Amino acid sequence: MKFTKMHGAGNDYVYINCFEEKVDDPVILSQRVSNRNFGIGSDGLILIMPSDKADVRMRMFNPDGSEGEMCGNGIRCVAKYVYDHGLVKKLNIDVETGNGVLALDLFTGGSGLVERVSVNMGPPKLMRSELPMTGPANEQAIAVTLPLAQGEVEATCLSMGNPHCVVFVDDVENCALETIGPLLENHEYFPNRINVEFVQVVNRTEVIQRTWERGAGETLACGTGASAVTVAGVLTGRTERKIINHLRGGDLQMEWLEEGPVMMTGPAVEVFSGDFNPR
Ligand SMILES: N[C@H](CCC[C@H](N)C(=O)O)C(=O)O
Repeated sequence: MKFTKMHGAGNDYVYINCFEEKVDDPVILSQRVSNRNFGIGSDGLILIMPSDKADVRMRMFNPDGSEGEMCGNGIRCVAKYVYDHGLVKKLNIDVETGNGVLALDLFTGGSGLVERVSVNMGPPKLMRSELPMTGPANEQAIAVTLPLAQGEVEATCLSMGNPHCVVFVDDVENCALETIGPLLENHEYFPNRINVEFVQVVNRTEVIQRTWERGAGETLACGTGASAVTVAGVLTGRTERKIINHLRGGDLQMEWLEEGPVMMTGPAVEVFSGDFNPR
């Protein structure tokens, strides 16, 4: 099976071109390819597929085999792949995701290949039922106190198609990501589990984010997470609508438009392609 390894801000996935390859069991395949010792090594698997609603469709799977509804760093790489490999011949494209059809603008560099991509990530979903999160279905969870075994955590929880829990901290390098991350990910507050972002505010237009991803553990970046952080920063009065988010693997330019959607702009990089035995 042919594959291509790509990353966006260091958030790396194995991409399969399903216009040419047939994937029978993406759950098992993701577990196998993602393994950094026994597989190719990645934060998961992304299938690039034909769509009857958009130019192309994507599905993303975590290293534990679970499926995520959306992937912000992944969708930029899907855009780069379909343009650079001639599957789509225009610089404004639509991609079908588990969060509906999203619109993207592609920017090429001197080589004619795509280097940066802007994505309309859609509006955040703020009701607890939309995450889902326990508690009153039609209430938001902005700066709520969540009692945990280790003590209380203040968090803002929302969905960007997939669920996110944003925790602001004073010192993101030394925060308890490795203990609080998995505790929140698997807490009964969140029946479908959750992605967790730990965020230090540098100033009103700059933040530093670390990410604990559902089904993956710590990753170098998360685009849906950066979108959730942008919304949480505004809703808790910490940041402006337009910010730079410094993630471990690079920067994302973010803006929550007054009209509702979150815009994300960032890099997309192809690393290598190869053949892999799927059995
Ligand atoms: N890294 C991805 C999100 C993956 C989310 C996945 N871990 C989930 O289960 O929702 C991003 O750039 O948006």
